[in-house]
Amino acid sequence: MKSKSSFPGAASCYLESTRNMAKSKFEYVRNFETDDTCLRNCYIVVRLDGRNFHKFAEQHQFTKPNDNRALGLMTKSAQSVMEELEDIVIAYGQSDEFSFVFKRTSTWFKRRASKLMTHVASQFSSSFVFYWKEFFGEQPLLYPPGFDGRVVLYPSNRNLRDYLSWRQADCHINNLYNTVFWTLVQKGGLTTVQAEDRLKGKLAADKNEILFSEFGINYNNEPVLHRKGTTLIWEKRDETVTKRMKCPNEGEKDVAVTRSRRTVEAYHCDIIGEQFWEKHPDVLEDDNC
Ligand SMILES: Nc1nc2c(ncn2[C@@H]2O[C@H](COP(=O)(O)OP(=O)(O)OP(=O)(O)O)[C@@H](O)[C@H]2O)c(=O)[nH]1
Ligand SMILES: [Mg+2]
Ligand SMILES: [Mg+2]
Repeated sequence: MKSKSSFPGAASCYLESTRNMAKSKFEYVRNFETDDTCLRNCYIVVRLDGRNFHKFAEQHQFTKPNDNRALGLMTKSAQSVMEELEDIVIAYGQSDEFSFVFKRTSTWFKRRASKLMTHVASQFSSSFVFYWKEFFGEQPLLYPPGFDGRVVLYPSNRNLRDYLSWRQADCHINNLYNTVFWTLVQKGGLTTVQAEDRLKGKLAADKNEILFSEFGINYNNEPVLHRKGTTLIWEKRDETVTKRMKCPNEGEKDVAVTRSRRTVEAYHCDIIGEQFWEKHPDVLEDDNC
């Protein structure tokens, strides 16, 4: 470092000291930060998952196998994430998880993985607590829930659709198992150990058969929310409001004004097949961007 005496005037002395203040000798620690910029042109997926929700569900008396209050709260929190953060084009959730897809051309937070993931996780967690009462009423939240997050990049529309299909297939597999398992316990009088034994090595067709022949339940008639999970996308909706306006020669008058508003809409439908994507062609960008 230069000594003060090497500077001729007071003005340059001041300049040097402010420069030193802005760049302290500690500045070098910045270079320890690693670059986590997400590769260009890829969809950025942030998946959150509830921490130890097995215990959280028990302690908050979630109904088995599906608790509509909990699923509603997860969806509301995911909607808040989409509304508050930029560039999320689609989100998919089931059980205690939600995946958020940033558009492939997003430049939000310079595509820094840690920034994107932590913003999603914190907005989701705070919303989960903030809206708790709306879904659970007077039942208290016993402790602060947490969510882990990860970032995965998908370079093509096919890869991204396969990712979402994988999560929805997981929803189906788990829900079919859980539906039979809890039916055997709740309606069949089996213990949880007996129900587990009964289902060991059973295929999907066997599980459907148990439900149908022993309990008269057609799995396909089970709630679509539980079988398919929740998909959130942006949609344009026309909204008509009445406005009081001043009209020449007529004085004040009520006038209907229609404007187009973007809102987050929830679907509980198949996203593995073509139909959903053909119906919503704007969700994905072209593969040759
Ligand atoms: N009863 C009930 N339990 C649920 C519901 N949704 C999620 N869960 C519970 O949450 C768990 C989620 O599974 P995981 O995410 O694999 O496990 P976890 O206990 O959260 O553990 P980590 O994610 O590894 O921290 C399920 O196994 C259920 O025990 C629900 O609607 N009803
Ligand atoms: Mg979990
Ligand atoms: Mg999970």
